[in-house]
Amino acid sequence: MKVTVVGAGAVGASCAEYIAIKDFASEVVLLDIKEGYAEGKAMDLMQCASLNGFDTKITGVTNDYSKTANSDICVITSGIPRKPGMTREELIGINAGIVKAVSNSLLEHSPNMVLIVVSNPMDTMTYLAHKSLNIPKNRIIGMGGALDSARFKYRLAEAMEAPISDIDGMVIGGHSDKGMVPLTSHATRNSIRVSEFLSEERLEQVAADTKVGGATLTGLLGTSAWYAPGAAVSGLVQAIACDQKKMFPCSTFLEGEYGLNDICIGVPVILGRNGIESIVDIPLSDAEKAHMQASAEGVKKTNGLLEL
Ligand SMILES: NC(=O)c1ccc[n+]([C@@H]2O[C@H](COP(=O)([O-])OP(=O)(O)OC[C@H]3O[C@@H](n4cnc5c(N)ncnc54)[C@H](O)[C@@H]3O)[C@@H](O)[C@H]2O)c1
Repeated sequence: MKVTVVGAGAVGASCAEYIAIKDFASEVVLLDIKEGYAEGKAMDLMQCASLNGFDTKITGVTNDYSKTANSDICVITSGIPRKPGMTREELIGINAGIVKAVSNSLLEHSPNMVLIVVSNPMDTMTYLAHKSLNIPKNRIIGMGGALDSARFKYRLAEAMEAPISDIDGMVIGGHSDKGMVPLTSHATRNSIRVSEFLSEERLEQVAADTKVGGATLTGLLGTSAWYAPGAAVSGLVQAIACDQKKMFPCSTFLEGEYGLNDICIGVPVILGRNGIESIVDIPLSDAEKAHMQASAEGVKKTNGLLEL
């Protein structure tokens, strides 16, 4: 199993590290445009192999796509991250050009790849990849919901003073501060609805904190976060590589599902060797449906800035 990660920055390197530590891939190619940068990150990560006990071979390359040839899974993390006070949508000007060029170069060398888009604004970048690559929609996946759901579970556990392993919950919708739809009504602690443990006001606060999870970290770190994003990507890569048929909320091209068309946005999907094996239709409350519609309108507005 060969995996390519484009962008050896904070998220790309974290993603390569988690994939290697889980030891399910034979090779990870890390590619960056900055001379020597991916080579350096790859060498540093390979020097963790004997310490952390993995055999995945990590190779770094400077913009040489021939080294990515025949990758089974490719991940795009290249592009600029946001700075404190910025929204993800403000990154579109620079990142659209990067994602378009990178995704075309990847496809040229790995025609059968499953592509995971991470660069922001992620739903719009996933839509851009869908429009420019012309490959089956099951092979283009946007990562956002897996991370947002992990942040939701963190906030729920914090509010309940419970271990995170007790908590289950999911965030669908757009990967943006306003667009996320935390499914509070479906969230549970060991199969008991979280509303049994927390007041409505506290749950609203949990949802609000979840939605600004990225912005909170950007404010603290001065750039966007990387550990949880890298871990979330590695979860998606493993589900595909190992054909796990696991359910994650991912951004995918919708054709009528959830009442939406011609948009990539986060919905629950089953991930396996073919990428998105199916889209899972779950019942939403009227409020969640309205929230999802508003979220889709926001994503479509950002998509409208693309030059397709
Ligand atoms: N979807 C999510 O959940 C999520 C989470 C966190 C970050 N992000 C996004 O991921 C992206 C990367 O964030 P980061 O913190 O790793 O940024 P970073 O600046 O640390 O790394 C980005 C890397 O991309 C490289 N790059 C730029 N143009 C390139 C090109 N044309 N080809 C190859 N490499 C190129 C840069 O040299 C840099 O090393 C940002 O857009 C950020 O907003 C998304």
